Amino acid sequence: MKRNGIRPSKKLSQNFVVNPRLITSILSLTSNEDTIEIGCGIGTLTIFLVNRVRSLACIEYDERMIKIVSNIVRSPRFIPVKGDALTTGVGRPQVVSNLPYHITSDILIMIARDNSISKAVLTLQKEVGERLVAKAGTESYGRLTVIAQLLFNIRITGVYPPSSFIPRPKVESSLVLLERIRDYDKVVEKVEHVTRALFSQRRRNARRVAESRLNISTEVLTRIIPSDKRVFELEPEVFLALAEELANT
Ligand SMILES: C[S@@+](CC[C@H](N)C(=O)[O-])C[C@H]1O[C@@H](n2cnc3c(N)ncnc32)[C@H](O)[C@@H]1O
Repeated sequence: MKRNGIRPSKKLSQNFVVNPRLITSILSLTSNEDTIEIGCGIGTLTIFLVNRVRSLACIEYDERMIKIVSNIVRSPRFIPVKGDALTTGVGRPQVVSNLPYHITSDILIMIARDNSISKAVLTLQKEVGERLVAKAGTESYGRLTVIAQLLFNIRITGVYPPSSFIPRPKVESSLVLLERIRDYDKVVEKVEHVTRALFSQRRRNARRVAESRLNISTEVLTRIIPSDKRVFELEPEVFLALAEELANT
């Protein structure tokens, strides 16, 4: 960074990985696939990742980083792309990223909706990792949990301190492995609608919220939703059943 006269941008969540244990763990979770790295930064992960996967494209928003990485990573299997990961599109089976934390949720939704992605190896805020694997009925359980757990097998493989990055982020980080078990389709699109409608009142009785917010008959809601459950106590499969009902009518 000094050699290139670069100060990391807070706005772009530029915290660069320097913990060899984290880098080694990320590499051990990746497969030999065509891969996208979201935000390669100064390339501290990229230089190792490129030797591990079949080919590596990197989408990086900051032109300065693209220049640095292009000088460091000299491999015919490496394609640096200047762009916004949220709009560029991935089209590759594996995503690897120490995520830019200001857009974690948006990137997770983008990954969920893109069926060409079968596996993602991501470092993200510890608290977001907890939301991804949360059990129904807990504080961390919410919309993101339901959608993620319907689409992916999810495993948190480790928690890492702020000192794993330069400069240090304010929070601890989790390394998470997502493996797709279901395609995003019309029904899952309806799950997004159902969770948005119900989680707006997460502590209220689920059946009553559903009666007022969803266009589904009381008879069907009575069959699908247990009478005594509040919204945040419903298992992901209940949201899926409601979505199937909406998709089929
Ligand atoms: C947490 S840093 C990780 C950098 C590098 N992969 C590492 O592990 O050291 C996140 C990177 O994502 C980039 N970035 C931020 N927003 C982005 C976006 N919308 N699309 C692509 N890259 C982005 C930042 O410029 C930064 O280089």
